[in-house]
Amino acid sequence: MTTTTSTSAAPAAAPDRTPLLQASGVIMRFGGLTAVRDVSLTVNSGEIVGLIGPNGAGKTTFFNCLTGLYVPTEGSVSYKGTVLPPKPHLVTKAGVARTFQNIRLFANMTVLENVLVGRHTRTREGLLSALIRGPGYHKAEARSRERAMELLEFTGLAHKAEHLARNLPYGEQRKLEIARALASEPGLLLLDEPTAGMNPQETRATEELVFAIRDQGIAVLVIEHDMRFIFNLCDRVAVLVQGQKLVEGTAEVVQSDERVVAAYLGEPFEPEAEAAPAPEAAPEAEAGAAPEAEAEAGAAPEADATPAPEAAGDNETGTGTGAQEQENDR
Ligand SMILES: Nc1ncnc2c1ncn2[C@@H]1O[C@H](COP(=O)(O)OP(=O)(O)OP(=O)(O)O)[C@@H](O)[C@H]1O
Repeated sequence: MTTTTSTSAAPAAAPDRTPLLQASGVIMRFGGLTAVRDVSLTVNSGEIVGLIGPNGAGKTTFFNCLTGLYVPTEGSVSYKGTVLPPKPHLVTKAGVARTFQNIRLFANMTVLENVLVGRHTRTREGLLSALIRGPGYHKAEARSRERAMELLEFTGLAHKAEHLARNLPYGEQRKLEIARALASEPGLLLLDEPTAGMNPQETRATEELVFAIRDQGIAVLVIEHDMRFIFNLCDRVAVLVQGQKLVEGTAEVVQSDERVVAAYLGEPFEPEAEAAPAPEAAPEAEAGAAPEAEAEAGAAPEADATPAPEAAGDNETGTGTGAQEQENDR
């Protein structure tokens, strides 16, 4: 009798790790400057992945390539196995939403209205229905409002639903950007410096919020300069230096990599050390900047003509990012 020695005892249930976003060999050149050099990165379902690197390393440019604001000079970006179209609103519709380093809210709209804008790609009611305002329109609008309020509850902004976005303190504006991005019901959320300008309490709250987002089944890719935030939060971290991916791995791997320490961290990261103090007073809403962006959004939502000229003239608002996403994210 032949006996089979089983060496394949069922492994412990592996966490769900199917690839969601796959960027392969992405290169982005601006004339003679190569901002992103052959970067490949995968974000799997259930993951929080960090993207770090010194100023000018190409992080935001890479995000812009992922989200259709820029058409990469070379390389491809796919989501759930399908190549993403180089149009921000179609990327959002496919399930990838983002926030911006420079907050881009509709400053003169209420908090609730800002989130409702984010529902845009998930509502089927067309222009005619909106004009006629028939039962389908009212039902869809009621559902959108309900969902928007859920998201405001989730992000802790429900009590500010009727406030103008411009009147929110800075930390809440960042939360509102996240709520608006979530309104497009993404499978992957890209956050560009979500704690910039926040005080330590706000940063900690944002950390909790990102964990809660992940727990809702949304994977997260986050750019951040706050190393404590990144290393607490991320399953994996990729380090960009001069447009190239230097290292990718767990927080431990990245923190102990001598090249990363030399090129970016400067000194070994001390998890117990006090976080660098954030500005005490969170800056107030930039009342001047946001309305301007809003006006631009209305006039030319996809005005980022230089790197992605095919996007120009497309007047659909990219949901989850707001119409302002179309301006160059610099
Ligand atoms: N639209 C553009 N045209 C020309 N150069 C650009 C453009 N966008 C970015 N760059 C350049 O590409 C390089 C990478 O910039 P990027 O903003 O992506 O870096 P980053 O890592 O996000 O920096 P930071 O941490 O300061 O936000 C920089 O040299 C920048 O000046």
